[in-house]
Amino acid sequence: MAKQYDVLVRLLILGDSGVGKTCLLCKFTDNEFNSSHISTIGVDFKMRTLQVDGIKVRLQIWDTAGQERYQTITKQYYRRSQGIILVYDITSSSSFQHILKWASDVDEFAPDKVQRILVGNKADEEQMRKVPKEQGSKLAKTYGMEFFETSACTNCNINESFIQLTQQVLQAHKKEMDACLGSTNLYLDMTSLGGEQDKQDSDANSLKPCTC
Ligand SMILES: Nc1nc2c(ncn2[C@@H]2O[C@H](COP(=O)(O)OP(=O)(O)OP(=O)(O)O)[C@@H](O)[C@H]2O)c(=O)[nH]1
Repeated sequence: MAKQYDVLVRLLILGDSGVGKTCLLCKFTDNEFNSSHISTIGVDFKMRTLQVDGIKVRLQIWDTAGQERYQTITKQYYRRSQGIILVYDITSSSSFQHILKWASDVDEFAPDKVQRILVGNKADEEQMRKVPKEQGSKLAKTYGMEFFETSACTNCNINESFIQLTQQVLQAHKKEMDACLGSTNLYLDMTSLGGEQDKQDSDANSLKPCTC
């Protein structure tokens, strides 16, 4: 039977409450956008399998609650992530300022090898913009991160952001991957390299076209 995937990669989405983390994830996995804000309680995850650089990657993407009261729970998920998306809302200066705090939490709780990208979401709300694109770009440069402005509403740069982060993770774990993919038929579970494996799973989705 054909393998369902070659590697399993775990990503995490962080940022203030209301910046659009759940919407980014739902757009990426299900091509859906919800205009109402239903705050995530603790953490939740979705899966999507896609081909990146010739490798079939199963992404397990964890969506975290931005609300302060869940921070103790969400921080427990940093340790087993290979890639993190730091999200702010371009219409909210405070969500942008708080990126410094999210990034410092990542430094403290995530593995050294973790890959990060910075995302300024709600790019469709140009008339409400509070954070200039250059400011986002500058901050990303300071941290050595790739930067995207996205819109979960118009599907702008959603696939691009997730694929960029996945490519970075694959690159960072190239050695382990080459060793595993070259010699056996086993799946490479990168998430198990740093801890226990998850018991839950869900159906993979096929790659949907970007309409940006
Ligand atoms: N215009 C616009 N609105 C968006 C976009 N993404 C999310 N929203 C809206 O922003 C609100 C919050 O989105 P969520 O995805 O629930 O935010 P969250 O970051 O997951 O929030 P918490 O779960 O509380 O941490 C909702 O009303 C969404 O419809 C976007 O790209 N453009």
